[in-house]
Amino acid sequence: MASSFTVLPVIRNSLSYPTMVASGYNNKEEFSFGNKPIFKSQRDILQDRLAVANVAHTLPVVAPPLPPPPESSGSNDWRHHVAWTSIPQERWEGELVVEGQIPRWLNGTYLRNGPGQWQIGDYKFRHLFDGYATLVKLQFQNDRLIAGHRQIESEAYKAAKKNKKICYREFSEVPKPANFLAYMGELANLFSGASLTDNANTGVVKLGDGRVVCLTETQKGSIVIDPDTLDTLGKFEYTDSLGGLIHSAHPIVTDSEFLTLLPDLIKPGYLVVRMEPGTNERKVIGRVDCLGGPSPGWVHSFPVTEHYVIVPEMPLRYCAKNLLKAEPTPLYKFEWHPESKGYMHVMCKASGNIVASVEVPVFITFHFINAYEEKDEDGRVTAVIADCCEHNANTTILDRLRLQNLRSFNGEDVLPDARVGRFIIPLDGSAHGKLEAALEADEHGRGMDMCSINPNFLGKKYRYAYACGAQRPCNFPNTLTKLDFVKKKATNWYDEGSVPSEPFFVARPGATEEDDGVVISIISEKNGGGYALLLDGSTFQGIARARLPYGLPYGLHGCWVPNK
Ligand SMILES: CC(=O)/C=C/C=C(C)/C=C/C1=C(C)CCCC1(C)C
Ligand SMILES: CC(/C=C/C=O)=C\C=C\C=O
Ligand SMILES: [Fe+2]
Repeated sequence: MASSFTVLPVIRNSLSYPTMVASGYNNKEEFSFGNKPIFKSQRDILQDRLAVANVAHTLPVVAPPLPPPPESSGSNDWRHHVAWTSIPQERWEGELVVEGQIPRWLNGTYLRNGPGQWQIGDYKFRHLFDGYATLVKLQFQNDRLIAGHRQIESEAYKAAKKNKKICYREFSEVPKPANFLAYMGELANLFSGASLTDNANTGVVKLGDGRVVCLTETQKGSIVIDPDTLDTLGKFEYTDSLGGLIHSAHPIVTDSEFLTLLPDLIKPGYLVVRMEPGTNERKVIGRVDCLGGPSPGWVHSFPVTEHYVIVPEMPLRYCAKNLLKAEPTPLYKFEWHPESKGYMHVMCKASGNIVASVEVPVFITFHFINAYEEKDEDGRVTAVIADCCEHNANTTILDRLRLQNLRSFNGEDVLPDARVGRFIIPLDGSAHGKLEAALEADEHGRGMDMCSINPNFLGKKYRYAYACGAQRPCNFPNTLTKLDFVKKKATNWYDEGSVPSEPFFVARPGATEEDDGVVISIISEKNGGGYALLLDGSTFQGIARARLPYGLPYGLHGCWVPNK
């Protein structure tokens, strides 16, 4: 099926660096936006900006020239795409020149977290997920845009910098014990959790009480940050006695609650827990016992409906043996057990009762998109629908995310196919559920991951999602894609050679249409540059973009912190 690709034209004489704003260039610049060229002098821009009252930051911090990537070893300098190259400095902040128009209602900060530093001294990480966390901000305020990035000061990052080597167990790497005694100590530390990383590099969430927390899959990697300065404020300590060492990297967070899953590796199952705003105490809603084995399936994320928490039991399962291994195994800390089958469990949020546990076709997903309750004419819930970015039950996607693979794109089409997997979970006591594609995967180039929805539609019947798809050939999702589940169509945005990060939807306050809002993404370009991009949530056309001083490494997940 044909897909429509919107290619943003190359910016001519682009307003490149924030420093230009400070020095007040007054030459006429022509720059194009969408299909229309726009003319504006930089002095005009500067004056517009300075006229705005209540400005948080006056002068931008000067950005350094683009340094060589730290991973390069001399000769063939710029071989890696900037998306897979470590951040060149620990922090930067400055004002960006905006082309186009930021909607006046967009007042707040977009925060994005991700693994941005893959080298410490001579030590080089091998997997995307290992990198030390780089937090990025885009502060939108009265037409102006202040950007910045900063490393999260986790214990793991601080220790690595001090000792010039990794000191904690990361996603795929384990510190090398000096001798046998150290190895035995290391094993004990693994069981107590002392040796696990707190490198909070996966996501960032705003709790109902206003605290902003960066997260990863280890519970100790929950770190409170200041959304303005990006300062690391300290550990988010869970004050309950639930124990366990790991949790889902993607809690469901709303103004009224924080829901997450705690996998139980000893007695295979999951605790479904809830935390109220203003507290650090999680309370158990209920427990799901696994139907397959030998251990729980990996739960990177999970969905909810208005009344239910959906617990996925994926046949890619945690593996205690692999946890103990020093060298990365093909599936890292996991093992593929198709014979153990895949299941979806539905738990009532109010009672903790399990209302359905069904076997489903085997699947691989990192990210659930949304879920909702399907009702009959009498309003009775007959089924739960749960959508995810599904990798056609093919585990090779984990290997594709090795840095060597990401960095060595040679034009070959090596990204494994993915689709929007739609689970249909009957609530009538049936033993089986279904898994099908919600739309033809060719609509989005058979690439699919890194999704967001209008948060007002969380757990409700919804029509639109935003995600990254593929324009092939590629080795990583390289389009921004709007999915329409009613028309079963995708609209794709593509900029040749660029790697866009997760399209993040922000709803317009007061909007009545589901797609009335903007989509924010940060683009890493093939020439080492990068820019922040705003697309209209409805038309999916560009409405504003702002060049960053240098391209940023790929980031994972973000959140929106509205201005008070
Ligand atoms: C970045 C991302 O998406 C995932 C990060 C996952 C991490 C850091 C997982 C870490 C783990 C350990 C350090 C040991 C226990 C298992 C596991 C949760 C995979
Ligand atoms: C980058 C990614 C998962 C990130 C987890 O937080 C998945 C990419 C999949 C590509 O198709
Ligand atoms: Fe994720």
